[in-house]
Amino acid sequence: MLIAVNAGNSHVLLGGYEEDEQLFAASIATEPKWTRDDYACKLQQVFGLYSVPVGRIRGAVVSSVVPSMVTVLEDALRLLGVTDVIEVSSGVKTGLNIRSEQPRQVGSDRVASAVAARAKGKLPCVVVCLGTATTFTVLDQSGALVGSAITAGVRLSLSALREQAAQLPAVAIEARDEGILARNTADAMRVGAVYGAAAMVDGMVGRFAETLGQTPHVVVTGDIAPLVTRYMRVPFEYDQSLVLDGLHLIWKRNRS
Ligand SMILES: Nc1ncnc2c1ncn2[C@@H]1O[C@H](COP(=O)(O)OP(=O)(O)OP(=O)(O)O)[C@@H](O)[C@H]1O
Ligand SMILES: CC(C)(CO)[C@@H](O)C(=O)NCCC(=O)O
Repeated sequence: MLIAVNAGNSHVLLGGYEEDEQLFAASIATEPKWTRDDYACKLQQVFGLYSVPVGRIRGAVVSSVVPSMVTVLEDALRLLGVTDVIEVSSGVKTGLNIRSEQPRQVGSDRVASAVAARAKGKLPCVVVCLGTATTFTVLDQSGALVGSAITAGVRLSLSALREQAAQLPAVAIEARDEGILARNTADAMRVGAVYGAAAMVDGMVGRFAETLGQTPHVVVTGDIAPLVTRYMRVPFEYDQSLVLDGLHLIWKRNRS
C-alpha cells in the first residue's frame, strides 16, 4: 500500500492506495508543536483504525505547506518502518508545466491537485480549493498551470472579523437555508461568508473564462466545499480526494 500524506495548515490528510484504488482516507489535526513520536503514535492509531498492517505499507509520498511538518511526518513514518518516503519538493517529477515566475513557490498541495485535475483530462480547468485559504489554480487547454489566486479561507475570514471588529461575535459556519436576507448579526456574517465565497467562485470562474477564451471545467475541493458549492451557480465537479489522488499520481510517476 502507498500512503499519501498532505499536511495543510489545518489538517493532515492521509490516504491509502492499492492498485489505483483509495482504500481509506483520514484527517487528523495539524499540530506544529507535535514531535515525531506524537505523530508516529497518531499514525499508528490511524492505520489501526483502518485495519492497515504497517508491514503492508511499501512507501509514502508527503506534501506539506507547513515547512516544519515535513521532517516530523517523514521521521514518524520512518519510525513506523516506512522507509521509502518521497517529499513533494523541487526535485520531484510531477509532469506539470508550471508557468510561474517562481515555480517553487507554488504550494505542493496546489501542485498535487493540479496534477490530479489534469489527469481527469477536462481542460482548461480551474481547481478551487476551499480550505484554510481559498485558492484558484488555472490550467490551460494544454494542462499547463498558467495562473493562481489566493485569498483568505471562509473560516479564516470569519475569525478575522471576530478578532478585528469589536461588535462581531464568533459564529460557526453553517448552511443558511433561510436564504440570503439575514436578519441578525450572526446570520449576516454567515451569509457574507458562505454566499460571498460562492459568489466569488462564480465571479472568478467567469473572469478566468474571459481570459482563457473558453469556459473552464471547475473542480472544487477543500473541507468547506460542500457548504459553499450549494450556493454556486457555475457548473462544477466536487472531488474531495483531489490532493490525495494527485499525490498518488506523483508517487507513480517517480517510482514506477
Ligand atoms: N476524509 C477525507 N478524505 C479525503 N479527502 C479529504 C478528507 N477530508 C478532507 N479532504 C480533502 O483534503 C483537502 C484539504 O482539506 P482541508 O481543506 O481540510 O485542509 P486545510 O488544512 O484547511 O488545507 P490548506 O491548509 O491547504 O488550505 C481537501 O481537498 C479536502 O477535500
Ligand atoms: C495557499 C496555501 C496556503 C493553500 O493551502 C498553500 O498552497 C501555500 O502555502 N502555498 C504557497 C504559495 C503558493 O501556492 O503560491
